[in-house]
Parts: sequence; structure tokens; C-alpha cells
Amino acid sequence: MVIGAGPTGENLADRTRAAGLTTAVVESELVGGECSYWACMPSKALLRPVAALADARAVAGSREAVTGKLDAAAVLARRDEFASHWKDAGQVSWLESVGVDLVRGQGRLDGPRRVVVETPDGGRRTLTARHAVAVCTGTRAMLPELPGIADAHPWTSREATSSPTVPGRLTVVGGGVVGVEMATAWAALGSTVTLLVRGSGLLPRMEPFAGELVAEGLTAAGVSVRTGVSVTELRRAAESEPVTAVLSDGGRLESDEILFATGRAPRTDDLGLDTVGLSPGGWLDVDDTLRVRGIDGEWLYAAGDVNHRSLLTHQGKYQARIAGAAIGARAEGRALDTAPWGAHAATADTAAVPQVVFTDPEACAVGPTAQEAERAGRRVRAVDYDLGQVAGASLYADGYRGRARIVVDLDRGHLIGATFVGRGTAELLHSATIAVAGEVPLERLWHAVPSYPTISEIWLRLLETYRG
Ligand SMILES: Cc1cc2nc3c(=O)[nH]c(=O)nc-3n(C[C@H](O)[C@H](O)[C@H](O)COP(=O)(O)OP(=O)(O)OC[C@H]3O[C@@H](n4cnc5c(N)ncnc54)[C@H](O)[C@@H]3O)c2cc1C
Ligand SMILES: NC(=O)c1ccc[n+]([C@@H]2O[C@H](COP(=O)([O-])OP(=O)(O)OC[C@H]3O[C@@H](n4cnc5c(N)ncnc54)[C@H](O)[C@@H]3O)[C@@H](O)[C@H]2O)c1
Repeated sequence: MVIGAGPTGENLADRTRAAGLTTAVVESELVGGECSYWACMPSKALLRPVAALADARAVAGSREAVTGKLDAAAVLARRDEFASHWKDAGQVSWLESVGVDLVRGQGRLDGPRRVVVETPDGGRRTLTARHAVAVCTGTRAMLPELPGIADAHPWTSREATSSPTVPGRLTVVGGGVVGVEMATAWAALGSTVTLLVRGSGLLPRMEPFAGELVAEGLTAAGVSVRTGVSVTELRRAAESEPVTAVLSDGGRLESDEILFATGRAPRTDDLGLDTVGLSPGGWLDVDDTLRVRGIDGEWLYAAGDVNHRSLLTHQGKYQARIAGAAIGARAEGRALDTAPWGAHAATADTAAVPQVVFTDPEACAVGPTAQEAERAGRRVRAVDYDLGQVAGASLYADGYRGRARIVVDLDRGHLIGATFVGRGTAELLHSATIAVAGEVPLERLWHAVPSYPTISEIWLRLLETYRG
């Protein structure tokens, strides 16, 4: 039994089905989850035209061919296509094609191995799992408790990715990934955007230069980036009226919409966790096979956002593959391979998580930052290089701005982290992920020759710098 048919639940169901188990998945909204309709797909559909236009503008010759701005209506229409017009028929047929049963409704645990589903027609179905129940219920946007917020109708990531119109003025609160991506998209679509960040910079979980270069890009795109400031109160007379944010510095900021991109909360508050001895509302703590800790028997799993290991679609799908294999093996009574990088251990969650932030410039990273590695007690060396000095990058864009860093574990002789910030770097990231997950010795990496003249030649420059 899988509760939640987001990318994680769908993949987990596919894997347990492939392992020969009958599988049913319960979904209360749309099959495909947050990612397909209000997160990855619509947001990247909004952002891709921004990058395409920026690329064309960055090169003499093609720059002269760009005569206008983005066509907002066309961008929004393409976004609607990528969100399947918020209908899940396509994903439902995929579930059918792999032999997984779909049960529509709100699922709740009801003691060990039992799930009660409140169906849309007001009925109740009780389903009992022979082997396992996997919770894949994801997250919802977390709003701060502020005076006036309930009447202010703020945008969350859902409205920011699905809005049918472009607000004239948009305030974005939060300098994390959602904040910077949505500020990029809506500014390019024509909104006057102010980004309010309570800390000192953007993207605090990445190397500091990532936030700095992204802030530079946003400012160049006309976004007002304000750091060290937070919202203390909201005032809005009606949803059709502008909203006023009262700020911690005493100022006031009026806009047509305000987006809170202030993090996520797990969807575990109405899941019957109390019936199995767990507290409702928290993140689910799992071991490396994705089994929930503190539960008797080997039947309760949690994968994807809901376990807080990594709030990314690709990591959720990875966990689904690992958990599916573990559930299948346990059902057959086979021993599990739980050693690091074993078939039943989600080791990459702690060693090699890649992420691309689709801003202009793109910022992407895998593994820990230099500071995180040092804090974890590892002896590391960070090696930096200016991406603009790489021939492939200078061909990619006139006056290319970008920077790269690798973090080398000096005791183990391989890299454990890498960060690239610059246009066209997103597709470079997987090369670093392979080096990190494969623990490729630097002496061998020296023989991995990047093609000339591509941006990938950054690898050669970084290794030369490391070797002196
Ligand atoms: C704006 C935005 C952009 C993002 N962009 C990216 C990106 O580019 N790349 C990336 O890797 N990640 C991105 N993410 C993160 C990504 O969306 C999540 O990591 C991913 O959706 C997690 O998948 P999941 O299956 O664990 O949960 P979800 O996608 O949240 O799916 C959970 C499903 O469970 C259902 N559900 C919940 N409770 C119940 C219940 N009790 N009974 C039945 N069903 C239930 C929900 O309706 C939902 O369909 C983005 C997030 C946001 C907010
Ligand atoms: N391209 C991608 O991979 C992508 C895109 C979007 C989202 N995501 C995932 O979705 C998750 C959620 O993204 P997010 O941006 O909502 O969360 P986040 O945790 O990345 O950023 C939230 C930011 O809001 C700030 N904040 C929190 N409370 C605040 C308050 N009251 N006032 C002002 N600022 C406040 C935090 O300091 C933080 O910097 C991320 O973990 C990310 O992995 C991924």
C-alpha cells in the first residue's frame, strides 16, 4: 500500500509491482503530486523561456535578432500544457499500464498494516497490506504566523506556479530556491518584483558565491533584492485590493500579490500516525532502507519529501527505487544489502545529492559545501576557478560570468562536492555527481578529457589548479 501518488509514490508502486507484489496507491488530489502540477514542471516551464531569451541576448549577432520581451500569454499557455491543465488522466493511465491499483481519497493509517481511505463519495474503505505500507505524502508550503496573514490571501508555491495572470507588482518573501526561481520567472514575465530576504544572502545552503551571483543576475533583471529584512505584519482589505507588508525596518511595501516561499511542512498531520504510536505533524524518521524508525515489525516505510532527507523529486524517486527493492527483498525473505552504496541503502541521500536552481545564471551543486564538509570534521581543500576564463564559456556568452568549486577530500583522494554557477551549467552537474558517487580518484579523473571548446573544460582547469 502506498499513500500519496506524487513522483515518489508512483515510482515506489512501480518498483514493488516489478518485485511481484500486488500494489495499490491512495491519492487525495492529483496523481503526479506537487511536482507535476504546482512545483517542478510548471516552474521549469515558466523558467525555460527566460533562459532561452537570456542566451540569445548574450551573444553578439543573435542579440540583434531579439526585438521584444517574453510573450507572457504564450509562456503561460506552454506552462499550462506542462501542468497537463491540472488533470491527471495521463498519469492514471501510466499507473494502470504498470498494474498498480489507484484508490482515490484521503488515506490514514489505522493501526499496523491497515489504511482507511475516505473516498470522494463520502464512503470508507479499509485496506490491509500483506507486506508494507509506504507513506509518500510529501509536503505543503509553510506560512509564518503573522498578524493579518489569514486575510491577506498570500501566494504559496501553488499560486506562484499556476497563476493565470501576471501581477503588476509581486513581493517575494524568502531567499531559498522557490523564492529566487519565482522572482526570476515573474520578473521576466513583466512583474515588478521585490525579493525580501531575512538573512544576509540568497541560497544559504549553497556555496556563498552561488547566492552572490544569483543576486547579481536578479538585480540585473530589475528585481529589487533586499537582505536583512522580514515581514512583521500584512494588511489587505480584500483579495482584489493591493497587499501591504509591514517590514522589520519600519518600512511598508505595497504590491498586488505577495508570495511566501518560506519552506515546507510535512503532510503527516491527518495521517493516523497516532494509531501506530507516532506523533502527528512531524517529519518521518527513517533508516537507510527508508523504513520508519520506532515501529515494530518491518512494514512501515516513508519516502520522498515526507522523511526530510532531501526535498527533491529525483531524490524521492531514488528513495522509491531503494525502498521498493527493500520491500520486495523482505517479502521474499531475502537478506538485504544495506552496506553503503548497497542495493538496499539510500546512500546518495547523504553523500551525493545534486540540485539545479534554474535562475539566470543557473546555480547547481552536488555534495556538501566546503564549510559543511569542514563542520563534519573532514580534511578538505576547496579549489575555485572563474568559469569566464574557460574557452567554451566565453563562446557560450559574451562577458560570461560564472564560477566553479570542487571540494576535495584530502584523506580519500576524491572529490566530495562540486558547485557550478553560470549559464548552461545545469547539464554539467551530472558529471560531478558521477565523480562524487563513484568516488573517482583524482588521478583517474585526470584522464577524463573534456571536449574542447565546451564549458566542461572547467574540469581540466579545476584539476590543474588542484595539482598546481
Ligand atoms: C515551486 C517548487 C518547485 C520545485 N522544483 C523542483 C525541481 O525543479 N526539481 C526537483 O527535484 N524538485 C523540485 N521541487 C521539490 C519537489 O516538488 C518535491 O521534492 C517533490 O514533489 C516531492 O515528491 P513527493 O512524491 O515526495 O511528494 P509530493 O509531490 O508532494 O506528492 C505527495 C502526494 O501525496 C498526496 N497525499 C498527501 N497526503 C495524502 C493522504 N493522506 N492520502 C492520500 N494522498 C495524500 C498529495 O496529494 C500528493 O499528490 C520543487 C518544489 C516547489 C515547491
Ligand atoms: N530547482 C529545484 O531543485 C527546486 C526548486 C524549488 C524548490 N525546491 C525544493 O523545495 C524545497 C522548498 O523550497 P523553499 O524555497 O520553500 O524552502 P527553502 O528552505 O529552500 O527556503 C526557504 C527560505 O525562507 C526563509 N524563511 C523561512 N521563514 C521565513 C520567514 N518567516 N520570513 C522570511 N524568510 C523566511 C529561510 O531562511 C529560507 O532561506 C527546497 O528544499 C528545495 O529543495 C527545489
